[in-house]
Amino acid sequence: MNDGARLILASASPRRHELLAQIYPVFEVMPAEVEEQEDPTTAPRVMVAHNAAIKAAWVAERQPDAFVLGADTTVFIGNRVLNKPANAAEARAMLRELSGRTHTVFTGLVLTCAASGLTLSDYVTSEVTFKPLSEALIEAYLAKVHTLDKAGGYSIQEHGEMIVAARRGSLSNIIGLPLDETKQLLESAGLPCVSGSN
Ligand SMILES: Cc1cn([C@H]2C[C@H](O)[C@@H](COP(=O)(O)OP(=O)(O)OP(=O)(O)O)O2)c(=O)[nH]c1=O
Repeated sequence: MNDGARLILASASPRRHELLAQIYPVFEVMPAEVEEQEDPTTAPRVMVAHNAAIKAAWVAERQPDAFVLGADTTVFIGNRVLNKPANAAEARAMLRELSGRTHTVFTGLVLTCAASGLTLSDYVTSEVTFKPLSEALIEAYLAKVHTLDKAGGYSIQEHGEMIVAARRGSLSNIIGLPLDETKQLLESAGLPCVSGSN
C-alpha cells in the first residue's frame, strides 16, 4: 500500500471527477493542456491510449511525486472518429451519422508516477446502438442536452432514453471513466479504492 500517496486526475471533465470520487474519494485535479490526436488511420485503442498518456505525462512532468491518472474517451463508427463537436451543426451531423447504427466507445486509461517510474495502462470498449433519429427528435434532444463537450455529440447520461436503443458493456466507460478497470489500475499501484462499480 502507498500510504500518503497523492493522486491527481489529469482532467477537466466534471463527469470524470464524479466517477473517480465514487471509488477514490480524496484526489486532486489538474487538467492537462495538450492537443489530442484524432487520426482515423490509427487503431482506436492506440489513439485513446496515446491521448490518455499525453494527458497523464503533462501533469506528471509538473508533479513528479504524485500518481497521475489520465483518460481519453472517443466514439468510433466505421472508420470515423467522432470527438467533441466544434459547434451545433457538427453535433447535428454526428447524431445523423450515429442514427440507427451501432458504434463503439473507447476509453484509454493511463496511471503514471514519474518518481517511481511506474506506468500502467488499459482500455475499455462499450457498444451503443442508436434508435433511428428523425430530424425532429435530433432537434428535441439538442434542445434539452448540452453535447458540445461530449465525444460523439451525445450524452448517454442525460435523456439517453431519447436516442439510445441498446448498450453493451460498461456505462461508466461511455461517460468517461470505466470504474472497474480504473479501480484495478489504482489497486495495482497500491492505491486502495472503496467499492463502486460500472
Ligand atoms: C459518449 C459520451 C461522452 N461523454 C464525455 C466524457 C468525456 O468528458 C468527453 C470526451 O472527451 P475527452 O477528451 O475524453 O475528455 P474531456 O475533454 O471532457 O476532459 P479531459 O481531456 O480534460 O480529461 O465526453 C459523456 O459525458 N457522455 C457520453 O455519452
